[in-house]
Amino acid sequence: MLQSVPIHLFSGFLGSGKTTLLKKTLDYYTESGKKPVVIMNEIGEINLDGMIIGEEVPMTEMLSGCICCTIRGDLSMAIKSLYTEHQPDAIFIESTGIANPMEIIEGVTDASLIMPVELQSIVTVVDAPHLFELSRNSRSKTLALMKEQIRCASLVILNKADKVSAEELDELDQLLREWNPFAGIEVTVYCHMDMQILASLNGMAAQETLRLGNMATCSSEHGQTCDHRQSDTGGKAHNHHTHDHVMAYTHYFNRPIDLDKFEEVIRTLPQQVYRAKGIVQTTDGESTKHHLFQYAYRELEFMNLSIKPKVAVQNVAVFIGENFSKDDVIQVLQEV
Ligand SMILES: Nc1nc2c(ncn2[C@@H]2O[C@H](COP(=O)(O)OP(=O)(O)OP(=O)(O)O)[C@@H](O)[C@H]2O)c(=O)[nH]1
Repeated sequence: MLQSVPIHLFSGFLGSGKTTLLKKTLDYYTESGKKPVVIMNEIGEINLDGMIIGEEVPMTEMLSGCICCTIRGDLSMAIKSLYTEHQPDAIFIESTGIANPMEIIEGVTDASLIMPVELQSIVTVVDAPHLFELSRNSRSKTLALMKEQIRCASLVILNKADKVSAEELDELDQLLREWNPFAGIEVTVYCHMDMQILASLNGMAAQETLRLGNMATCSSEHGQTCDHRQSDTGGKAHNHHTHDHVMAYTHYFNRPIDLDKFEEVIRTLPQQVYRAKGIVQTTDGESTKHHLFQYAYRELEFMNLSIKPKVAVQNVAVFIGENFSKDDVIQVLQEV
């Protein structure tokens, strides 16, 4: 009998550590002689995270929309072409931070009707300090979405444990168990964990979690973030959350920038901009350098300063947040 190719879906709010987990997972799979393939989804128009994934791993990018709604119909096509072209051992999907995994399942299910692939796990990465902060404000839309992502998971990774106290971790652990009693919980720093756990998650557990998670979702306060509308893929009525309030702005710098100044001004961005990433250029007059940066909840990090972009992406940054003014961001960036 033909063996199904497992699909692992990585979920988790913006900046929680999905790409960090993906990178570690892909290294583990390739080092074990397995052939993974990746589907990466970004709401912005460029995929900067894709650049830190090795060229040897086949990857499909789904940009400028969220696979849980606007470009969901493309997901099963992306799975189909990766499957046919590469005969992978595993398929990893990294969703946008604002996606509700329940809604991606439909795309995966469509694919499993036409080829031997099977959803094996939904792994939700949680930013520990962010969840702790939000749990103090139960009316937050972001908290409601995080809760959805956690409820659907077959494994929850409580990440950024270095940023919270032991007491806070205990409280978060309790909260996660309350929201999802079926999932395993791994407490991590930079998603460091035994990767065998992921490979050993079995599809049945994921299905059960989904079935029960789904029931919990439909009868909960989830209605606050949902509207009921026609599915644009199947024409079936279903629960669909909206995230129209989340927006992305892509800024192209027209000259090399001053890194110190950049570090200074990025902290003055409007509060509503909670995530940014990009590749910025600096020059010393003779040579030009590229710097990949990540900004999540007021924390700025430069990664692999000597990185050479795989494709010609020049001096660009994507800013993600809720209902912010693009003009305010542009004005701040003029100073760098
Ligand atoms: N302090 C700390 N930082 C972390 C940890 N894990 C990841 N980060 C940093 O958090 C930032 C966001 O990590 P990513 O892996 O890009 O997060 P993501 O979920 O893929 O982000 P989006 O694609 O925007 O949704 C990066 O700067 C990471 O280096 C951790 O455990 N502790």
